[in-house]
Amino acid sequence: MEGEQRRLLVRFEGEDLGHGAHVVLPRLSLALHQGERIALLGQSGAGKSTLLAELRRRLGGEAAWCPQHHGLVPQLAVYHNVFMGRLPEYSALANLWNLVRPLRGPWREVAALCDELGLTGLMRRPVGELSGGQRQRVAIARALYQARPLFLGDEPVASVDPHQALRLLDLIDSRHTTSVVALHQRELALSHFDRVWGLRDGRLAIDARADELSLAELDALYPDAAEPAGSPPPGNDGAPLPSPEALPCARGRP
Ligand SMILES: Nc1ncnc2c1ncn2[C@@H]1O[C@H](COP(=O)(O)OP(=O)(O)OP(=O)(O)O)[C@@H](O)[C@H]1O
Repeated sequence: MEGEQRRLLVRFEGEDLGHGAHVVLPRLSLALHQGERIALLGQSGAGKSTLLAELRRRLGGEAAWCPQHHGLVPQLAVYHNVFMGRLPEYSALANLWNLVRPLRGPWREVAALCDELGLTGLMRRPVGELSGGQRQRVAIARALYQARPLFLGDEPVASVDPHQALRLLDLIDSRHTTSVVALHQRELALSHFDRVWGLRDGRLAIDARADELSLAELDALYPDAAEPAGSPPPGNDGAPLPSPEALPCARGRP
């Protein structure tokens, strides 16, 4: 995709992002193009959710959304939680009817999704009775059920093991042309995505192609991560971590 003419989806040009008077990311500049798969990194409080919320606002109905705390209704069955992804597409009457007696077409579609996500046989189970990893997959199923060209995810693979995380990201990729996914698994950011946005100290410290980045550069986004005494230096080759100024902002942007 790099180097090709791609459709610009969103551009921030020196804009302040935050919550009311609280500016989290001052003078932010970045661009999202169609076809990009972006890993969004940064330590807790760096502003990942803030940025995703603004992307979501700008992309509107083009983007499927998988929120950080899943936003599921624990008393409702898996089927109903997934169906909620398309609630606005049906009439109030159909939605009410579906609550009592599931509609046949949506039931089949949700069942197929649940099979793909390893949730077979759980369609009637209240979400409150599921494990953390199962709930996470229900939240992903609901986002996939929205059937949008873009996927925005706030740590959608935080509660699953690395193997399953990869499988879920593959599934998300197979159904969306563009994605921005907040996550903390740095190895996954390098191996699975084609671009990394890294937030640190209120700025976009990294905006670079994944294949041009090292784990040490990503580690530098987490200055508060305590190194256990006697542990080896964190760089791949034992070299000291780069300062934020040395981080590769805007590297590899065509
Ligand atoms: N609704 C809100 N109102 C005011 N401030 C907020 C609100 N939501 C988040 N913040 C603040 O904005 C800053 C960035 O928060 P944000 O949730 O975007 O970080 P994050 O990188 O997603 O963190 P985490 O990895 O813990 O989810 C934090 O200082 C947070 O306290």
